Amino acid sequence: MIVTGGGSGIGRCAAHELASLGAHVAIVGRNPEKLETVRIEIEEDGGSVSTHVSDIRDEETVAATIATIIKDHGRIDGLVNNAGGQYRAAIKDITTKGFEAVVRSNLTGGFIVMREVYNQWMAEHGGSIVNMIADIWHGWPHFSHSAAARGGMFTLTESAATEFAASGVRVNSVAPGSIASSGLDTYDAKDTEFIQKGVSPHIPLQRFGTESEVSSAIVFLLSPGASFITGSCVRVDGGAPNARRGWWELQPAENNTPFNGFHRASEPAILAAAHQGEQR
Ligand SMILES: CCCCCCC/C=C/C(=O)SCCNC(=O)CCNC(=O)[C@H](O)C(C)(C)COP(=O)(O)OP(=O)(O)OC[C@H]1O[C@@H](n2cnc3c(N)ncnc32)[C@H](O)[C@@H]1OP(=O)(O)O
Ligand SMILES: NC(=O)C1=CN([C@@H]2O[C@H](COP(=O)(O)OP(=O)(O)OC[C@H]3O[C@@H](n4cnc5c(N)ncnc54)[C@H](OP(=O)(O)O)[C@@H]3O)[C@@H](O)[C@H]2O)C=CC1
Repeated sequence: MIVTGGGSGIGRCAAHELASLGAHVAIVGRNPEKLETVRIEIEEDGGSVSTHVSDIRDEETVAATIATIIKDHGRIDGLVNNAGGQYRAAIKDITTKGFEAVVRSNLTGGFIVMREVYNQWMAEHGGSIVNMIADIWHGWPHFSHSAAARGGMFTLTESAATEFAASGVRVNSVAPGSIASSGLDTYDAKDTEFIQKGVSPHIPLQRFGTESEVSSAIVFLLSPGASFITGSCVRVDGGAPNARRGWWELQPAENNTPFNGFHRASEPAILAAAHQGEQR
């Protein structure tokens, strides 16, 4: 199994889960220290893991990385195309260079990895691919570059699912909403505080998700349990896109208390547990 972005957050959690199920996990990322930390964790837990330093946007390195994984481990049964990210900015302030950096991180890079895995292995042997996108439905103001890229990845997934079907390759996407992952450390505290304060009206399940809730969707889609699912998208978002205007005001008053319940995102224990990868 290959997990890009396996050195932190959702990718790290998925790598742990796949290794605990007996897979050899090849984790890919730019930062060797992050990958090394996860390698030690997985090996301490008795799992099998290898680390591969590669920027998913660098075609040559990606091709060489996939070739190395096949040479060293003999096969690639699954790809978690998870690496990515973005920064917060209004459209008026996004430079062309910045726009392209985000599109290359969240669309072109994932395309390169998927194509190389398919051409070098899965076209002949079959497999399963999961592409990470985001809650981009109806747009994503202040993250428009990422929304554009993820929308592309959503339809790339649908196209690949049909093109690759005859080779026995399933391709699906997972769309996380607000997840209390290490990725949120990338943003200013004032920004995440803002979205945590808005969590109740915007997320029907009234909390952030956890890394393990996203990785369980990933692992399901990779598994034989999903053998008739291809070209689909699993949303892991607490119902956020369905929270249309007015729904919150229609809640019974006793449910309409901001930040009620243990699982609220502002609960430090939830963020701390998510950061440590509570599936471990
Ligand atoms: C407000 C709360 C938000 C909650 C969101 C919740 C949902 C989503 C969560 C997540 O996705 S969590 C994952 C978060 N993790 C990451 O974002 C990590 C990966 N991100 C990156 O590596 C960068 O953001 C990147 C831009 C995608 C790629 O970085 P790279 O190192 O390749 O490019 P740079 O050389 O740094 O930059 C190129 C170019 O991009 C512009 N730019 C980059 N960062 C910023 C910034 N913070 N602000 C404004 N502009 C930025 C800029 O034009 C850069 O060019 P130069 O100016 O440096 O020449
Ligand atoms: N957390 C959330 O709420 C949401 C997350 N997502 C997406 O889910 C995925 C995982 O995010 P999450 O775990 O939260 O955040 P993290 O920032 O912890 O994970 C992102 C990972 O991607 C790797 N990465 C980023 N760019 C590249 C690149 N060009 N080449 C190789 N590796 C790269 C990073 O590793 P390194 O630094 O070593 O390069 C890092 O390990 C991302 O695509 C993210 O955007 C989507 C929606 C919501």
